[in-house]
Amino acid sequence: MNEIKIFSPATVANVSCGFDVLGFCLDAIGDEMVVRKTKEKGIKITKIEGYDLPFEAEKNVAGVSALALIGHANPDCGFEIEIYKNIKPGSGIGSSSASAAGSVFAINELLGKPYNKTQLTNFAMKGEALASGSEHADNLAPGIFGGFTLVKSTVPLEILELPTPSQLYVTIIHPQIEIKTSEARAILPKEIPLKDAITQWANVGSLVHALHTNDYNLIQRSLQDVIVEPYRKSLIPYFEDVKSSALKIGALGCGISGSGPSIFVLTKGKQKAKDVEEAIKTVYSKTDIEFYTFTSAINTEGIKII
Ligand SMILES: Nc1ncnc2c1ncn2[C@@H]1O[C@H](COP(=O)(O)OP(=O)(O)O)[C@@H](O)[C@H]1O
Ligand SMILES: N[C@@H](CCOP(=O)(O)O)C(=O)O
Repeated sequence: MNEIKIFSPATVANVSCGFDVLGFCLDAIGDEMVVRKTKEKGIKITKIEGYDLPFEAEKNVAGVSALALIGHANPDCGFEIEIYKNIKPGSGIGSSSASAAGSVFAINELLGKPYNKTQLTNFAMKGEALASGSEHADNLAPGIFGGFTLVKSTVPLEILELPTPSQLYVTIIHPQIEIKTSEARAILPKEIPLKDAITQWANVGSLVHALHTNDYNLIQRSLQDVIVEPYRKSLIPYFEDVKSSALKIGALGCGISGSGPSIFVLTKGKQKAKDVEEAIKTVYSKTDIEFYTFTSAINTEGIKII
């Protein structure tokens, strides 16, 4: 095989309580990429459609993660990459992660799959570091593995695949402002009060338990973030209004998707998700902020060949 086309899905990182460790994969939106072998060694980005992003491999996350992989594998060929970007950079649903994961997934397939999913995540973390200034894997892991994932540690990298309750749906609302992950990380405190840490790790533990036991009521009681959201919500206009309108209509939970500005809402059942989507639209409709919304199932497959 000399050429491959792949779909690399958008993802929601943090899931309220699990900053830098929890994430899940979306069905409704993702980037497409075409990667082909070249005689000339190295990585070339030959086409980018959708958004204005750097073509230099060292400045594009897809190139950086691909360079990390070939630096390890030392193949006797090079690769050219085409990126068809549907996920807006800086939107908070893992745009950089989709590119970073996509290139290494595709190259691994073209090389006959020498690496497993955890190793691919490790290469892709080099790309994520370029975008956000930190080697976090909470978008990469759900994109590569599918479903819900927990990054138990980054050094050494250990990823746990969590179950996805079948009636879980997500609605995303994206106010059209850009928040750079690096900037949203820079405003976070370096130390946190013990009482907040206790609340947060209890929520992470109970959310993981709830996913394993299909306990929607416990999911609802676990989707709470007392550490990061209080700092970041001020970056997102009308965040509290969106959250309260989603919760009023019976959502399981609502929080900042990744570093924002997208906001995610989890619901039990597709109809409830649609009802939530209508309700939260009314918040931004009353303002001059442009926005889009969509509702998605949880994607349990992750990145795939198309
Ligand atoms: N292939 C790429 N896809 C998306 N963003 C990229 C890519 N290559 C470099 N970047 C840069 O990464 C930043 C976006 O990443 P980030 O702030 O983490 O947002 P997101 O939440 O959308 O991943 C932008 O500065 C963008 O220019
Ligand atoms: N854990 C990271 C996740 C960033 O997600 P993104 O989709 O905004 O890139 C963080 O919260 O900083």
